[in-house]
Amino acid sequence: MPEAMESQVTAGTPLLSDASAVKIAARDVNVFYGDKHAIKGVNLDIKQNEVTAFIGPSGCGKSTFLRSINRMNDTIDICRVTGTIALDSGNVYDRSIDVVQLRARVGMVFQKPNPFPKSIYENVAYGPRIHGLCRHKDELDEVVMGSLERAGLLNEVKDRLDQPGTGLSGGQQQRLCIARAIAVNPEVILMDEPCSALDPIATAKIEELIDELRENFTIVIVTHSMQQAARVSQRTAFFHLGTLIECSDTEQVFTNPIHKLTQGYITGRFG
Ligand SMILES: Nc1ncnc2c1ncn2[C@@H]1O[C@H](COP(=O)(O)OP(=O)(O)OP(=O)(O)O)[C@@H](O)[C@H]1O
Repeated sequence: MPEAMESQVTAGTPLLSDASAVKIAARDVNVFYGDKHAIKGVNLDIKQNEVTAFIGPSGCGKSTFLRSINRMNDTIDICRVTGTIALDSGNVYDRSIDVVQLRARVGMVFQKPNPFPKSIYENVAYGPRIHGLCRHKDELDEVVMGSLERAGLLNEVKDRLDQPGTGLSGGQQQRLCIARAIAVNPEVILMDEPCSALDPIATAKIEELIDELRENFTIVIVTHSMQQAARVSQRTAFFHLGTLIECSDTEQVFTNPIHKLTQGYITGRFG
């Protein structure tokens, strides 16, 4: 892009024209940790049944923004969020929102696999049980098996469901955490660098799984790997110093970004 044009391009991103495809709509979202302004006036639409990747240099606010979607930031005393994040039509920051229910609708998978110190079966059964989703043991068994199957783990663990989840390999533990998230039938799954602790083979399995899961779920993934963002996502959002610089189709972000900061990041000039 010529220099003159470049300078006219300001940070920001067009919102989606087809409102029916929007699962999450963030408007003028700001996040503060005490005096630190970590997320600055973010407006972003996240499309239903797609994978949206958040990329950007370390400390730019990817995880902070991700965690604000299901109010995980509520657990940090000094953290304050302003603006609105609508999940379908309801603002997740509305006073009437039950945060436990919200986190059932918007599940989360973390950087480091974190199975409970319980059996493989109990790891997956926990959520449906506390949310009262199953009336009988048979029903619970079905949900547990179905979730393990959808997480691509059932074949590897079906003969040792009573063994500790922590005894599985790292990649299997992460798929167990995904099965645990799926078991409560969420609408959205947030993934915060889900492969950063995994080897390339385990990473490839999770990436394949993410691609399958988008048929039924809306997925948002934070990743440090631009190759991963390019492989798994349909849309990519680039953050810089707490600002959303641009969000568009992944192919466009990686081949023809609008903003020179995005260009600089994807070509490795900074970050
Ligand atoms: N609990 C916290 N208390 C105070 N400041 C925080 C806290 N968590 C994050 N921050 C600050 O907010 C900013 C954004 O951090 P965040 O972890 O969201 O960035 P990130 O893009 O996910 O970084 P990384 O890629 O390194 O994980 C950083 O300046 C960080 O130091």
